[in-house]
Amino acid sequence: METQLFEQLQFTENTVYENLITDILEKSYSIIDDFFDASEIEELRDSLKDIYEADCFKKAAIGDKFNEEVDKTVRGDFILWINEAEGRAVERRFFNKINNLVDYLNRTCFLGILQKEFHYAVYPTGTFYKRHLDTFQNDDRRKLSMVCYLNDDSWVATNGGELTLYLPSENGESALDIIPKPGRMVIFESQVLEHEVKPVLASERLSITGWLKTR
Ligand SMILES: O=C(O)CCC(=O)C(=O)O
Ligand SMILES: [Fe+2]
Repeated sequence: METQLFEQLQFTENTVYENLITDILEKSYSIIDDFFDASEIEELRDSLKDIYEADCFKKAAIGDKFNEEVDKTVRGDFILWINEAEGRAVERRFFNKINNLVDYLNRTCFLGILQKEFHYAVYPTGTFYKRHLDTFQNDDRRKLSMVCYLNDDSWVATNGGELTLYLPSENGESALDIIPKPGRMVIFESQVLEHEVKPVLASERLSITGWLKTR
């Protein structure tokens, strides 16, 4: 008996993912405020702080891994790459969710995501990341950029540190300021949208940033 292709895929529609895909197709970015629940965010924040306090982070560089250059006039954050295979339980749960999303994107959008890389990031007061595109010279593998904010509920807009996305518009471009609210996840097309992190005016801005990549 003949089976329809969509039956073979055993496909279950996921509304959150579908909204994300529609957003990306229409405007190259999507903001999801409850991708991770409050307890997951709290655990990730605790894990970040634990490792940060053990002094394992390093000053973020610009350029790819082979062409790194620390330039504090471009970015001032501290980062630590997360190893999926050796991660703590909380990080494995994080990657489970990410992998679930990647599976869905590969099935429905045929994006061909085969690799990913994620790091924790801490932006102390006074730091920023100047306007840039998340691609390196001769490397166009980064397709989607994802940032998930791990600040706690005491984060206020006056702390600064907005993620500003520069969106093409009829009369040139418009700037969209996104407050790094706890649990908020922003996804955007790495090769399309220029963006920056505005200076952090108070407190420490905590996040996980990553990229979904083709091979
Ligand atoms: O933390 C953010 O909001 C964005 C970070 C960023 O642009 C990057 O790490 O490339
Ligand atoms: Fe970026």
